[in-house]
Amino acid sequence: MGRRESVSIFGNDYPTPDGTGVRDYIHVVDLADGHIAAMKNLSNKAGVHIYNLGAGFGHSVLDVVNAFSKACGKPVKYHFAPRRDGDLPAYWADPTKAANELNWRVSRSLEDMANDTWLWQSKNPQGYPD
Ligand SMILES: O=c1ccn([C@@H]2O[C@H](COP(=O)(O)OP(=O)(O)O[C@H]3O[C@H](CO)[C@H](O)[C@H](O)[C@H]3O)[C@@H](O)[C@H]2O)c(=O)[nH]1
Repeated sequence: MGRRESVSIFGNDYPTPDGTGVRDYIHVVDLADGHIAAMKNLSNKAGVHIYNLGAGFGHSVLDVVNAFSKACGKPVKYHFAPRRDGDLPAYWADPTKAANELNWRVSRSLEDMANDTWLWQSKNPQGYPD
């Protein structure tokens, strides 16, 4: 954070509400909880079981930039850059099976993700030491 002059947003002419790409973002603690729920549920079930862990809806790149601006208390500078080769306009997970079989669903918002990331980053500006 603070190392780049500006964030490149890859594409602002997608067929999405604000023109930027939409993705399903998940808080790392929700993701960890999903793994724990799977391990508890599957400990006595044979076979391979596959679950999507996601919110089931997306946020745009601008939503993410705005959430981080709010979290850090100042505007995150951005500029629009060309679309990245191979990027799709929008996609998100279908976590229905995880909800039905693991009784798991996300409970943390994009705002929580930005706040917690900013808190961690503020405490560890250079990341963890090797
Ligand atoms: O500097 C950046 C980085 C990302 N984005 C945008 O942010 C969104 C998320 O980008 P990511 O690269 O984090 O994730 P993607 O879902 O686009 O792609 C990732 O997940 C895919 C599968 O879901 C593939 O594995 C792919 O190789 C991997 O990069 C996209 O709209 C992307 O265009 C920007 O605008 N600027």
